[in-house]
Amino acid sequence: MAPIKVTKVCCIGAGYVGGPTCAVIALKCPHIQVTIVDLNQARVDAWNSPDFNLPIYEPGLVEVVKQARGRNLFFSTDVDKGIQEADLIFVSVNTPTKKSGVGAGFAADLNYVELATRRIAAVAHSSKIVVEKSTVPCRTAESMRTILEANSRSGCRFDILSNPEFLAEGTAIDDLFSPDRVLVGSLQTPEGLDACESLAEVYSNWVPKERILTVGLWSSELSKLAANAMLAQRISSINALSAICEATGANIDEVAHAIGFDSRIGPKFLRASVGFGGSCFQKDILNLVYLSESLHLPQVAAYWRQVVEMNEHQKSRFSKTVVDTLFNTITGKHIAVLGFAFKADTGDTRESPAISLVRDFLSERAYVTIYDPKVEDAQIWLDLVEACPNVPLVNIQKQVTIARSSLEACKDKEAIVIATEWKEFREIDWQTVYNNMNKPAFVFDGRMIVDAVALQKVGFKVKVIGRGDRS
Ligand SMILES: NC(=O)c1ccc[n+]([C@@H]2O[C@H](COP(=O)([O-])OP(=O)(O)OC[C@H]3O[C@@H](n4cnc5c(N)ncnc54)[C@H](O)[C@@H]3O)[C@@H](O)[C@H]2O)c1
Ligand SMILES: O=c1ccn([C@@H]2O[C@H](COP(=O)(O)OP(=O)(O)O[C@H]3O[C@H](CO)[C@@H](O)[C@H](O)[C@H]3O)[C@@H](O)[C@H]2O)c(=O)[nH]1
Repeated sequence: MAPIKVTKVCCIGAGYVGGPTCAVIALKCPHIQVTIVDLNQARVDAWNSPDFNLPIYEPGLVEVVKQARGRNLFFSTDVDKGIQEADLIFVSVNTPTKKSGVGAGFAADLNYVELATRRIAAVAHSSKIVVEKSTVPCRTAESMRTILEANSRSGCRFDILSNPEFLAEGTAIDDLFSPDRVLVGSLQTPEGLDACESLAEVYSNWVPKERILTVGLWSSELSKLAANAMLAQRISSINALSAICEATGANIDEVAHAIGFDSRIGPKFLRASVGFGGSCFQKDILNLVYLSESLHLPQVAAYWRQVVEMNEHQKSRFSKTVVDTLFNTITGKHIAVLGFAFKADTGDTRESPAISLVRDFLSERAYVTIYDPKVEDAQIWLDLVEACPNVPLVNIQKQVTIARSSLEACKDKEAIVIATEWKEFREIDWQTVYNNMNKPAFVFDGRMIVDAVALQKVGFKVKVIGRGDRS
């Protein structure tokens, strides 16, 4: 057997990963037909919308979809047809943390992966390369192979590859255009290596060969969890140091700069913050914790768990700073929260630290006004209802309002909390904001974006993460 030349790709899951990843494959490989399928009709309709009102906001994505959609890129809810026509299928469905049952709160919920796999087995009538794109625990590919082999028609063979995605939201298109690396894991059998070569050939249309790494299946699966755990560990490390800075007068920016100059450490991912968010870091570390516990490695599990615990501590430490500074009570006070997305340049709020902050402020009976340039109002309400399970939406809406600009959000408030590092927050007219606020006026910067000295000159009382009153 020789490696097959891929001509038709199907991607199951039109989300933050499946959508951008396969749109870029379509753009870079005009000779390949790419169909992205999803069960969610509204999502598929948005991908197909005539005015390109796509279901996710990602810089550069609309331009990619405009070039490829209708040419060799299609979005559909016809999952079975997508599967049947393809010779290579990406499984890019969600793998959230389990909410109930064995491993609840830690293990990945593999139900969506299993359902997608079973669907492939049920409807495929020709051989397929099935690619795990979702982030999954080590050895998930084995379960997929067992399901496919037990249910498939005779004459169909399935080769399973692991091809984890490393894009970050907000920079997804740049990351996909020039990835640090593409990782493909396969069984080290002749068939597995052939399948690996077929997928590597797709990427080689735009990714330099030396950046396409081929490894064993289990190493590939584990590398994804490991990469996220180590990235998040850097943030928890710098955030732990930010607490020491605040207590001593050291400045976390200067500390990060100094340590990042060591070429063994490097400067990236050392920005102290109110805490990391996003759909991946916490979920994937908890998944690693669960894997470690299942393998009877309790010390290893405890080590990684601490990265998440430090993140929780950072978020609650920041809320406490706000309460302490506002004279130990925020009851009845008015706070503007600037930013609700988990990072800039995305409308995604999954695990956003802003949600925890607003929840904490509401439990202290403060009034909160939120402004975010990209997050939809409906998403904010959904997130707050989920974060405050015992409070009906009508009551939340008595305490929370949503503003259309920073200026509007900050008017008549006692304090401003910066929760997301949107570029427009760096360009705020602080004098006008100050003139319209109640005094004393406070700014709490959870993203290190303001010029504290300039704001103090305007009249603000300023607290920046990682900088104490003595720095
Ligand atoms: N979001 C990121 O930045 C990112 C980056 C790298 C890896 N990942 C991983 O990629 C995977 C997908 O993440 P996401 O953020 O794109 O999730 P998402 O929730 O945005 O998208 C998943 C989509 O899959 C669809 N789906 C679920 N089951 C299906 C089925 N059986 N048939 C058809 N469609 C189905 C859902 O309707 C949903 O639209 C996860 O495992 C995640 O950990 C995410
Ligand atoms: O120095 C830093 C860097 C990031 N963050 C925060 O960390 C979170 C995650 O940021 P980032 O990693 O840039 O975005 P994600 O989209 O969550 O991407 C991560 O998670 C993806 C999903 O697995 C992986 O594919 C990416 O490689 C990995 O960076 C955000 O809240 C950031 O504000 C910091 O606080 N300080």
